[in-house]
Amino acid sequence: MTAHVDIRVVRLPHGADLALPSYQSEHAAGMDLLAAVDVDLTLAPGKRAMVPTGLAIALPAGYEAQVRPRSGLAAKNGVTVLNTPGTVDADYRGEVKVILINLGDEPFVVTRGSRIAQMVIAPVTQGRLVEVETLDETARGAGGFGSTGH
Ligand SMILES: O=c1ccn([C@H]2C[C@H](O)[C@@H](COP(=O)(O)OP(=O)(O)OP(=O)(O)O)O2)c(=O)[nH]1
Ligand SMILES: [Mg+2]
Repeated sequence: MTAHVDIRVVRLPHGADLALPSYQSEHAAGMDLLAAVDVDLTLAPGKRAMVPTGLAIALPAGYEAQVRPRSGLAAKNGVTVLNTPGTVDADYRGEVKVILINLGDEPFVVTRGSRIAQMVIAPVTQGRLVEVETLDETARGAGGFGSTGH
């Protein structure tokens, strides 16, 4: 069973005519974000851009939104989200933006309304740091970074 949570959303003036993001299948984890660019944005190979979505959201406390790449754009065009997963905090009220980067060989054109990334809503647990003098011992200890072999 897929859980649902209400998220207040404002469509900003430059995105007023665009559809709201939506899930493309019944149990999809991410809703696709649309590019609210006024004119076509061409990303040359190796270049990045902060792409507007035309949306501001208010997540309920205890949730985050993750901005993730679309696998189709990555596989076909080498286009991904530079800071994936981007983190939208529950107390952020600015425009949701997508930092796209073109890691492909060809220029990539972002057109208005194209689906550039997906947004996954996830619960948040904040850690409380409890400072101590020493930590308990474990079999792994300080081993990491490949210490268990290939
Ligand atoms: O892909 C992203 C990542 C972040 N944000 C917005 C929402 C988030 O709440 C805010 C801050 O993001 P983050 O904490 O990752 O960036 P920062 O560089 O630490 O900025 P700040 O100092 O404002 O926290 O920017 C986006 O719109 N898209
Ligand atoms: Mg931050």
